[in-house]
Amino acid sequence: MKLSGATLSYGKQQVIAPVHLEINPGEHVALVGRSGAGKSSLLNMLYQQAAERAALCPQSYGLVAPLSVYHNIYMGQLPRHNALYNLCNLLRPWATRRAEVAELAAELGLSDKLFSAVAELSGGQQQRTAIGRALYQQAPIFLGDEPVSSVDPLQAKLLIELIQSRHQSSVIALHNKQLALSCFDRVIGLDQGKILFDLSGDALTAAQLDALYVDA
Ligand SMILES: Nc1ncnc2c1ncn2[C@@H]1O[C@H](COP(=O)(O)OP(=O)(O)OP(=O)(O)O)[C@@H](O)[C@H]1O
Repeated sequence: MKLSGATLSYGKQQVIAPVHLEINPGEHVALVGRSGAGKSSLLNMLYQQAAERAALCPQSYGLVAPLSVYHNIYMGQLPRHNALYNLCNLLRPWATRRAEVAELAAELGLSDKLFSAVAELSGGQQQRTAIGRALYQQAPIFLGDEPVSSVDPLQAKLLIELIQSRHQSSVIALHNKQLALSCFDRVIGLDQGKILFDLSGDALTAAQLDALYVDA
């Protein structure tokens, strides 16, 4: 994935300044910055550039609330099958698809909720369902917009490790500084639509991260 001088504006407001960024195969990247820094905007620009190879887990999960966890996770593979196959499977899950989704749900700690409606789940359970739908796409690249913001720190770490183990590359926006420092090869700091630093996880210090969150 590569952005060469791309920008993004809403009306007259430029929210992403010309950005030069390449995410290489094998890299797992954290995107950090204050609220409004441009993380979602940058992720969407990356997604537009690599939509056919990437699964996007958006900040507002986009789940279908009356449907079950099973159905929402299965939706990750809707584009792979024809309409009749999908309809039959959604009405009465095929054994293979059911086993695949059940295995994924188990890894996400959702086994006991597999056939519960998403509307009846906690915020963290809904978030894990959204991660499941993105994982089920089985794309090489995962783009996540604060995908672990609603779960506890230990679960967040395990989920990041699960996401990374199932994708060749990933870019994940997050506010958890400890996770950014401990779980990623590379950390990109954004401020007012500009890349302030782009460092390996080992080279980045907690002080550099903290500076991102201090008023100029
Ligand atoms: N649809 C939109 N129309 C107009 N301005 C927008 C729109 N979406 C985002 N913006 C503006 O673009 C800037 C960057 O927003 P963005 O959502 O990318 O930030 P963010 O770093 O993801 O924030 P957060 O951590 O709060 O999710 C903000 O100033 C925001 O107000």
